[in-house]
Amino acid sequence: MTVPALRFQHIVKRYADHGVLDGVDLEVMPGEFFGLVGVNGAGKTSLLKCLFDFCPLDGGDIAIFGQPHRLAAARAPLSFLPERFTPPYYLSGADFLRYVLTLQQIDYDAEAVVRVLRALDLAPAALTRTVRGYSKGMTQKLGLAACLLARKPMLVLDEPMSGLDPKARALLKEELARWRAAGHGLFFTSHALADVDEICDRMAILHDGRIAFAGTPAQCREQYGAASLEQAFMRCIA
Ligand SMILES: Nc1ncnc2c1ncn2[C@@H]1O[C@H](COP(=O)(O)OP(=O)(O)OP(=O)(O)O)[C@@H](O)[C@H]1O
Repeated sequence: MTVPALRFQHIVKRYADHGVLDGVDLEVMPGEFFGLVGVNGAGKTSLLKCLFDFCPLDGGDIAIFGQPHRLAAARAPLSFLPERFTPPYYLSGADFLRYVLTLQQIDYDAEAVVRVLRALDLAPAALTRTVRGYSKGMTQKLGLAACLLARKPMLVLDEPMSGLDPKARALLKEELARWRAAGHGLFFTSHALADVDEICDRMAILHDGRIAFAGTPAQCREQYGAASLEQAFMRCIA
C-alpha cells in the first residue's frame, strides 16, 4: 500500500478560545496535485502552519511520508512557500537563492537558476538586485524559484498565484505541469477555483473546521449538481 505524502488525522487547532480546526482528516498521495480551498479564515494557513510545526496541535496527528511531522527529517521532502513571503530585504536575489539552497545542501547551479527564473518570467538581471527593490510579484517569483530549485518530492504553496500577473500565472501553471511530469507532488491553497479545476487531481473544501468535501473537481461538481466548481463550492458551504 502506498504511504500518503501527507496524512492529517483528526486535526484540532485553537487560538486561545477560538477554535479553527475541529477534526480535519485528509490524505494527499505522492505525486498528487491537491488543492485546498475555503473561505477567508477557514483555517487553510493554520493547517499548513501545523504541518510545518510552526504552531502546536491541540489534537490529532500529522504524518509526512509516514513520519511524524514534528521530526525535522520528516519535513525534509517538502518545499514551502508561505502566503506572505518576505525574504531578507538586504540580500540580492542570487544571495537569497544561494542561502536557501545551501541550507538544503544543494549546489547553486547558475544555468538551472536562469532556466527557472525565465520559466517564471523573472528577468535574470534581478538576481544582482537587492530584494528590497522587488515588486510583490517579483518577490513571489523568487520564492517560487527557490522552492522549484530545491527539487523536493512535494511542493507546499500557500496561495501561490497571489501577486502574480496573468502572464506569470500562466507560466507558473506550465512550470507546474513540468513538475508533475517529473513525478513531484503539489499541495496548495487557493481562492482561484478555475486554477484548482485546471491543475488538481483532487481537492478539498475546508469549512467550519472540517473537510466538507474531498475528491476530484469533477466529483465536486457532480456531488453538488453544479455546472461550475464555483457553484459547487457555494452549495457545499451553504
Ligand atoms: N496566530 C494567530 N492568533 C490568533 N488567531 C489566529 C492566528 N492565526 C490565525 N488566526 C485565526 O484563525 C482563523 C483561520 O485563519 P487562517 O489564516 O488559517 O485562515 P485561511 O483559511 O488561511 O484564510 P485566508 O483565506 O484569508 O488566507 C482566522 O479567524 C484567524 O483570525
